[in-house]
Amino acid sequence: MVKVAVLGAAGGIGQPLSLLLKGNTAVTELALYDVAPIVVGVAADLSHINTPAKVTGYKGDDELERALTGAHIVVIPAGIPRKPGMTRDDLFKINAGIVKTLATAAAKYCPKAFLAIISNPVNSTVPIAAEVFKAAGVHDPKRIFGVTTLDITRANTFVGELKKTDPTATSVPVIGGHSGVTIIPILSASGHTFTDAEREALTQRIQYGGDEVVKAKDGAGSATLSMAYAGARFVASLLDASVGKKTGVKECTYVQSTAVEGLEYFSTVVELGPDGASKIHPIPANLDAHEQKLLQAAIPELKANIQKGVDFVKAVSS
Ligand SMILES: NC(=O)c1ccc[n+]([C@@H]2O[C@H](COP(=O)([O-])OP(=O)(O)OC[C@H]3O[C@@H](n4cnc5c(N)ncnc54)[C@H](O)[C@@H]3O)[C@@H](O)[C@H]2O)c1
Ligand SMILES: O=C(O)C[C@H](O)C(=O)O
Repeated sequence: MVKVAVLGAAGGIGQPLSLLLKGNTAVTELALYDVAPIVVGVAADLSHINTPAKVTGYKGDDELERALTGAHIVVIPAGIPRKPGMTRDDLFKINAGIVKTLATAAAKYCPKAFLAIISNPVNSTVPIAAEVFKAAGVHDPKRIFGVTTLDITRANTFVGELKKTDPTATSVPVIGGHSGVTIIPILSASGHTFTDAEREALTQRIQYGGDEVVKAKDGAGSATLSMAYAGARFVASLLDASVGKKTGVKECTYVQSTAVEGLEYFSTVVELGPDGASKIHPIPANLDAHEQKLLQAAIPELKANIQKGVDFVKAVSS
């Protein structure tokens, strides 16, 4: 049995992500959970698609245990999205508590599951989940992931557009975290060359791609469809490595890491295996001067974001 649970499945990301996961034939059970009762209808709707996954809907706290029990992967897109003028950190007040509650339940009902956290601010929500798992005595850093895949799909799209190459064959690693200056595209590893102006413009667009969508949606939310695509890609990679036993599966993802001294969490290329993160790659050795500067700018903000998440769990539990 390969059960994937989506927490926040009735939302803007949750619905299309669940649709894409229903199309993944490695999934045999898709458990859709939300506090919004419509999740039961979303599950009924998806259950008519003729793929192997059996879809079930769970609404509200009382049904969370059943949604999580036996899960192989728990994907978490629960939480509020940004409106124009907000930073991802502005979401902390509400989303920190949501992620803590859901991680507490996952630690209890499916402690061995892989956790793929989409809820923002990812830089802080991953440390929150990790602290919850530590407090419950079930922490395995190889199994907790912050989903930053959308930064990679954006980077590949924007570079492909500029260089007029196939975006599906473009591969730009994006390291660091998932907000503004903490997003560090490694354009020097893309196989293309750029003028200074191109490099500046691309970096800015990749770092603030989320804002582009928030502005265009004009108060009605942030990226949902592209995030669903990116989330489904990340889950597919986890399934390929853990269920399909494929080797060489790699994704950039925000995990507990020693890549940067003084930062407990960082995203670099991570090799995925049957037990989760099997090898965390270091920062690419040949960063150019521009990328070195981006890295230095990211460190203080990431450090503060991580500490904020850790402190939140400690304060609530003391
Ligand atoms: N990691 C990324 O790259 C990335 C990309 C886009 C959005 N996001 C983040 O994803 C989150 C969700 O965005 P969205 O557009 O889907 O928002 P949304 O408001 O459309 O959906 C959120 C869903 O979460 C549900 N929810 C709220 N509290 C819950 C709880 N305690 N348990 C279960 N479900 C709960 C809501 O009922 C709703 O259905 C936001 O925090 C957003 O910032 C992250
Ligand atoms: O920008 C946001 O708030 C949502 C998400 O993190 C994104 O990158 O699109």
